[in-house]
Amino acid sequence: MVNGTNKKRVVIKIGSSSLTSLHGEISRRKLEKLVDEVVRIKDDGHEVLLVSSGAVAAGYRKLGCLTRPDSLPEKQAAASVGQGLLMESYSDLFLSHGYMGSQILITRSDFSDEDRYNNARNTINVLLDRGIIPIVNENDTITIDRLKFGDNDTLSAKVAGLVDADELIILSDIDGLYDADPRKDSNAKLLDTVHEITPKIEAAAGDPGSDVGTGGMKSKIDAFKIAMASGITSFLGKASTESIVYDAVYRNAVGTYFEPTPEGENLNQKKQWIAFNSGPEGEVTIDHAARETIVDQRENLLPVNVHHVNGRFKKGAVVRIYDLTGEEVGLGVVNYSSKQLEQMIGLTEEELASYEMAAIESKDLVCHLEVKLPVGV
Ligand SMILES: Nc1ncnc2c1ncn2[C@@H]1O[C@H](COP(=O)(O)OP(=O)(O)O)[C@@H](O)[C@H]1O
Ligand SMILES: N[C@@H](CCC(=O)OP(=O)(O)O)C(=O)O
Repeated sequence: MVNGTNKKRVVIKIGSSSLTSLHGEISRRKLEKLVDEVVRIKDDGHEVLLVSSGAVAAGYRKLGCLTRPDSLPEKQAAASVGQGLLMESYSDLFLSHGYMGSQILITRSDFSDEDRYNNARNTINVLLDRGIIPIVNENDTITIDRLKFGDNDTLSAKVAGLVDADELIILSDIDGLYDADPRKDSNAKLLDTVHEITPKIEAAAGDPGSDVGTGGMKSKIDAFKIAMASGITSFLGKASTESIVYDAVYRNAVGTYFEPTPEGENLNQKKQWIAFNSGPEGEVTIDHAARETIVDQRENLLPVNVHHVNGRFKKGAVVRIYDLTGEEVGLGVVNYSSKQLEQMIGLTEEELASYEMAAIESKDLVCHLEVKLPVGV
C-alpha cells in the first residue's frame, strides 16, 4: 500500500498481441483503451507502472518489412524505430489526460548487477512518488539473445518485485489461465484462483497463441511464480474486456488471480535479487551431512563440508549449491573465492580443523544458504 493508505502500487504488463491490429501493427484504438483504464486508476490515487511490449510491432513496417521479421538484427532495428513511436503515442495520450509517462529500457545485465538493480529501484520510486507513469520495456535494440529477458512477462514480475508492488496485472489475448491449452482442448476450464503453481498447471501452459507474442502461457506462469514468491498478488485477464484493469485493481474482474505465498514465507528484496536476477557465478557441492544442516537447520556451511567447487568466483558471489546426488538445494552467498575454497579442499583434516575453529569464531563460514529451492524459476 502507498504510504499506509489503501492506495495500491500496480504494475500492468501488456503483450504485443493485445496492442496490435490484425496486420501486426500497433493499434491506436487498443492503446487508447489501455491508457483510459490507467487514467481511471491514477484518478483514484493508485500508482501505476506499465510494462509494455510492442516496439518491434510498431517499427517493422517503417523499416520496410512487410511482415514481422524473424532475424535478430532486423527485429532489433525494428525495435529501434518502434520504441520511439510507441513512447510518442503513450506520451501524447497520457498528456491529453494530464499525466506524464516516462521511458525505462532495461537489459538483464542491469538487473544482475546489484548496484544497478538498486539504482533502478531508486529512480522508479522517484518517478512513482511524483505521479509519473514509468513505461518499461526490454532494451531490445542492444541486447544479444543470450542475455535477454526474452519475454516481458518475467520482466514485469521482476520489476513488480523491484518496486515492491501490491499487484501485478498481466493483460493478454485470453481471459485467464485454463486447466489445459484451450486451443487443443475444447473442454478446458478457466481457473479463477491459483494458490500454488503445481506441475499440473505447468503442464497445461502452452506456447503463444499468436504470431506476435513471444512468451506464451509458459512465460506467464514463470512470471506468476516470481510474483507469488515475492509476496505480490497477480492477475491474468483479457486486455480487450471492458474495464478489465480497473476491475482487477478492485478484485472484480473475470480472469485468474494468483495469490502470493503466505507472509513470512515469501522472499525479501535481497533474496528476490539472489533468486531471480543475480545469475549465479559458480557451483559448490556439499556432502550429505551438510545438506541437512544448511537446508533444514539453516546453519552456515563449514569448510569441511565442501566437496568440490566449479567455476571462478570472488568472495561475495552468488553460487548454486548442489548435494552429492547432483540435486540443486539452493542459492548461497560465499565468504571465500573459488580459489580459496579449492585450497581448503586440499587441506589435511588437522589443518582444516584449525581453519574451522578460526572460521567459527570469526563467523566467517563458507557460505550461507540464502534461497531454498524450489522457488520461482
Ligand atoms: N493453459 C492455458 N491457458 C490459457 N492460454 C493458454 C494456455 N496454454 C496456452 N495458451 C495460449 O497462450 C496465449 C497467450 O500468450 P501470448 O500469445 O504470448 O500472449 P501475449 O502477447 O499477451 O503475451 C493464449 O492466447 C493461448 O492461446
Ligand atoms: N520487447 C519486445 C516484446 C517482447 C515480448 O515479451 O512480447 P510479448 O510476448 O508480446 O509480451 C517488443 O517490445 O517488441
